[in-house]
Amino acid sequence: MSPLLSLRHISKAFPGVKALSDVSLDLHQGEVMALLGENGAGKSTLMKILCGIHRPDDGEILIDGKIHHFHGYQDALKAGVGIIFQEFSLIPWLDAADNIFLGRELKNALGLRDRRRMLRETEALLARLKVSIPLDCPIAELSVADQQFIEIAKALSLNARILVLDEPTATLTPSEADHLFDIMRELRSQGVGMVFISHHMEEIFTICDRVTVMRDGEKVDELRVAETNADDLIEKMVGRRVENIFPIRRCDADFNDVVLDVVALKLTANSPEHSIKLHRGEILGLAGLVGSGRSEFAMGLIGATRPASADVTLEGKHVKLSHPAIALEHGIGLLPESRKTQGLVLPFSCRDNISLNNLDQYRNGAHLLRRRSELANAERLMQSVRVKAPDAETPVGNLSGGNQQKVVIARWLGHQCKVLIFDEPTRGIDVGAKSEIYALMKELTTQGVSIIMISSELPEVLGLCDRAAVFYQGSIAAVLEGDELDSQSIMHHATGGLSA
Ligand SMILES: Nc1ncnc2c1ncn2[C@@H]1O[C@H](COP(=O)(O)OP(=O)(O)OP(=O)(O)O)[C@@H](O)[C@H]1O
Repeated sequence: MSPLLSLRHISKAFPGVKALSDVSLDLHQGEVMALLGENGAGKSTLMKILCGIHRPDDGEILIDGKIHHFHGYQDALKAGVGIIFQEFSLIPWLDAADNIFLGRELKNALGLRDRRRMLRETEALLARLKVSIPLDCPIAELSVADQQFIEIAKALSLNARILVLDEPTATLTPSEADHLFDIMRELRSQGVGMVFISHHMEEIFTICDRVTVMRDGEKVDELRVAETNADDLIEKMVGRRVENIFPIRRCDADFNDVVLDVVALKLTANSPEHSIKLHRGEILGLAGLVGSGRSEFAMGLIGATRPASADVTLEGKHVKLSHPAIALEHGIGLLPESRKTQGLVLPFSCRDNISLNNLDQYRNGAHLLRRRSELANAERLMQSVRVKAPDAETPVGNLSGGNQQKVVIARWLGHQCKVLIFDEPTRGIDVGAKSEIYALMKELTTQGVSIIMISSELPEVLGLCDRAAVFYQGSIAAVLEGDELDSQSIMHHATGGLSA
């Protein structure tokens, strides 16, 4: 019997980049195939070709043994291919049924929109996934996980038999991710074939049957998950063994030297007060579940949103951080969570994005920019986090997701800040690059920089932070250090004491 899907000898080049060279893979009914590779390895490009978003330069797509030529996304949908991106394609102000049937509303015998039938069908689709989601509210009011489940229901309503999930767990809490895996198991039992892209090794071992490893646009191996292990996969993926992803544990913090003292910061008049001290050379983790209020706290702290009240002291002096530019003048920088909407100007080059808020450093006596030194610095920083791009003049929008994130990190590494706030710095970043970013953060602390790191990844908080403030529903539930800083204690406080 022919496989559900065969990608045969697919190649694709973009200007200056060979994104895919002769990649083939098979996917069978009721199978979950992991697609693993470093940032820029070509995973998304391959999936965009499968979904008709890009045309291959060479190669064929076969579904049930039949060759298909996709001229656009709609062709792939018709052939039974659905893709769930990290950024959803749902309309926020419409409810689930209106989103699922957008552009193909069900009609009654009179040709009028049949809202009741659309609701019934939506209920049936969600029942197929074994999820219950309120149907009478705009989807913007639902959790990210529920929105993702609606995306999946939408794909199924279009009879998707091949489903691509591109880093679907990046913005989910651990229990939401477990729920997604249950849904994937259910779909697997119904014969749906799935391609799953993730940088989280443990997820591959939880949910996938086989794994295809890619490196530099080529397929390097294909293995049964039961017959491999994380270390081997990482080695195949990065081409070298990555023994310890975290730097050697050593505390660079001077706990007698408080750099930043935040007292009673209230985001709104009725919200809880946050007080936090940050010491010189310290990495303070802000742990907690997605949506626990950590980013809001950070945005309030640097003045990106105006807190109702705050008493902030920086190196012993009271400061009023009423705007991010003022925070920056004081040497406090924030690397935001959402690179595409908050962190980058996508049409600008890597060089522009890196020097964007640091241009004065490159002005000469006549206030003109010294382009050559700007470029040299951008190239050096890009190299330090191993950005994969043809050159520093490449528009950042052309880079893979993980490489875009690295450009944001490169910008802040080049800044002379006293305090750096990293919000989910390694989301979408491959394992090899993660360890390099951790090492760079640690190096900054040895130079006396103090770091606040918001992270939903427990190993990252445990492996890197000197202390961790755990957020629960908008409040700091505990500040953990020393022996108290372990995964059980973090989860205990992050779930309001519900987790054992
Ligand atoms: N539209 C485009 N224009 C130019 N180059 C592109 C474009 N899309 C992707 N590329 C390049 O193709 C290569 C493969 O990118 P792709 O997005 O497929 O990587 P990826 O494996 O999905 O990475 P990540 O893990 O970071 O998401 C990268 O070098 C990227 O810069």
